[in-house]
Amino acid sequence: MTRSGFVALAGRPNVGKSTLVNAMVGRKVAIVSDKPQTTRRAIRGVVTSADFQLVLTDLPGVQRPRDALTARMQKRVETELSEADAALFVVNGDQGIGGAGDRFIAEALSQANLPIVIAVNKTDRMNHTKTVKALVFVTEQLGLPDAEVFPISARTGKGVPALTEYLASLLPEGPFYFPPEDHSDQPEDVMLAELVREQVLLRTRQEVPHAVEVQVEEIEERDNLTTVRAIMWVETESQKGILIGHHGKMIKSIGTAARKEIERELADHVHLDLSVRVRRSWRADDALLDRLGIT
Ligand SMILES: Nc1nc2c(ncn2[C@@H]2O[C@H](COP(=O)(O)OP(=O)(O)OP(=O)(O)O)[C@@H](O)[C@H]2O)c(=O)[nH]1
Repeated sequence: MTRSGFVALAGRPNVGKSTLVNAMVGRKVAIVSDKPQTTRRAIRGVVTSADFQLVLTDLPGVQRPRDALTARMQKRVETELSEADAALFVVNGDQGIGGAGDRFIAEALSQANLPIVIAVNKTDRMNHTKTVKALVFVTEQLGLPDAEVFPISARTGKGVPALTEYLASLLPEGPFYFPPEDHSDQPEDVMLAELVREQVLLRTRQEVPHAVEVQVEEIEERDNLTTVRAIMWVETESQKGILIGHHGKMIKSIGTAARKEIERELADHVHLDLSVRVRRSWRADDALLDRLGIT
């Protein structure tokens, strides 16, 4: 009999959730960057072995609603938790655990009535004493006394198989939800848009990364060439200027790098037609959020 089910990932921005999903799935499904709050959508990774299938929901950072975007994120968190079989709370062992952000999440999880597993991540940056201290703190101070705690490094993979096995043991018996060859349930246009956004995040700073949303308008396949038309939405003319860059250098660099990633994803030659458009305050614009598929 196989086991299958859903595990909701929670954790402050930047603790390494996306990296962990990639490590568990064994390939790149969620985009990774060093900018907080990369993940706006609940991206799923699917880990399939001979006897279990574990569907990971990479939750956006749990936070108090501030605008239409974060309010949607918060609602998504509650929905995902209510549909999950277990929750995986990732904390950054390398930096102080137990701040307001961690406590807010711990509180949300303690109300969810689910088995909770805590992964203390980034142990590759910690010595033995620091690791032990972090494990003791998490066990005793986070207000989740029944949670099972695992030290891991999402980056090196250390501790990840043991964590995966334990999570799998929490799943109910049942048939697989996805064909074993599937790794993600994201539609193709969203997947490709995220590959473009990843390149923007790697090249921009401060408010720009969070002001950019990418929309793939068209994917057209013809004669061994796939043409992808994408728009990078920003909120101000000056952000548009930054994304275009001096003599178009920035948009060229984003486009070249994103095209390579998209070619790898589609296993085809790709022409990427990339443009920048200004739409003031898209983050508060419900109609645009709907069109971008952020539910
Ligand atoms: N040293 C070390 N760095 C890590 C580890 N896991 C993640 N990182 C780094 O931490 C940063 C954030 O990782 P992400 O996976 O994007 O974090 P996240 O929690 O998904 O972030 P959001 O999606 O913004 O909430 C990246 O620079 C990663 O390379 C780890 O185990 N060790």
